[in-house]
Amino acid sequence: MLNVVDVTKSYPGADGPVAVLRGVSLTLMAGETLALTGESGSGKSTLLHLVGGLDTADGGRIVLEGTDLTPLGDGERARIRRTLVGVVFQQFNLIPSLNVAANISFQARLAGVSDRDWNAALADRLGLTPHLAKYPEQLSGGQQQRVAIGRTLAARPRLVLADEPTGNLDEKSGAAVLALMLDLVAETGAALLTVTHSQRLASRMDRRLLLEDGKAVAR
Ligand SMILES: Nc1ncnc2c1ncn2[C@@H]1O[C@H](COP(=O)(O)OP(=O)(O)OP(=O)(O)O)[C@@H](O)[C@H]1O
Repeated sequence: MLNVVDVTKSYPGADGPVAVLRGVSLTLMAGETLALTGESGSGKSTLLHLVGGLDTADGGRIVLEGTDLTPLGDGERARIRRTLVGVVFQQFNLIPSLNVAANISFQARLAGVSDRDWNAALADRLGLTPHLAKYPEQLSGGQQQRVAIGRTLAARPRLVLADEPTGNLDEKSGAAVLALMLDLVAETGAALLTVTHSQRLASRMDRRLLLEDGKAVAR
């Protein structure tokens, strides 16, 4: 469902462009889970942003469900992102003026696929039913992250991209949130590409890739 072929990306530096990705290739099958590890600054978030269509590669191809993202303009990439890809970041990025129920349904409504029963089932599975009328600031970090996961899965994305999804949580709630996310991703048949520093999280994925010297190496 995802094919990343020889992707390169540089950022401008004081002494000219700095190459962050120097020919990264990876594939992800439908329903497969993959952990992306690597030192700080190795380009993990950069790669996730390219796959999510939030930024453009300098070279190579990123093919998502048969569509090559690389030649597309911002509008087309945004449309694909809305309909195929869901993103869970370390910062929860909830909308402060919307309650939990409205935050959960927000992206699905944008994508035109909002389903009340599915939203309710997700809220239930994520332990959020008693909190649906609350606002993000009234929730704990773990609860906010569960809302962020619910919001992403409500739109039934084919690919979930997660960047340190439990990085802001303590070990115990992080593990619980992660277990829930993995269960729900598996149930929806979505593929998951997650950036993590945690070996424990990485060990729960089908495959692991290490970003090193601008390339992806299987682990
Ligand atoms: N918009 C940008 N402009 C310039 N340089 C950038 C930009 N975004 C990232 N970089 C640089 O590219 C490199 C890779 O950054 P990236 O955030 O992808 O790394 P990472 O592996 O996700 O790191 P971390 O684990 O610390 O989050 C870093 O050296 C960073 O400073």
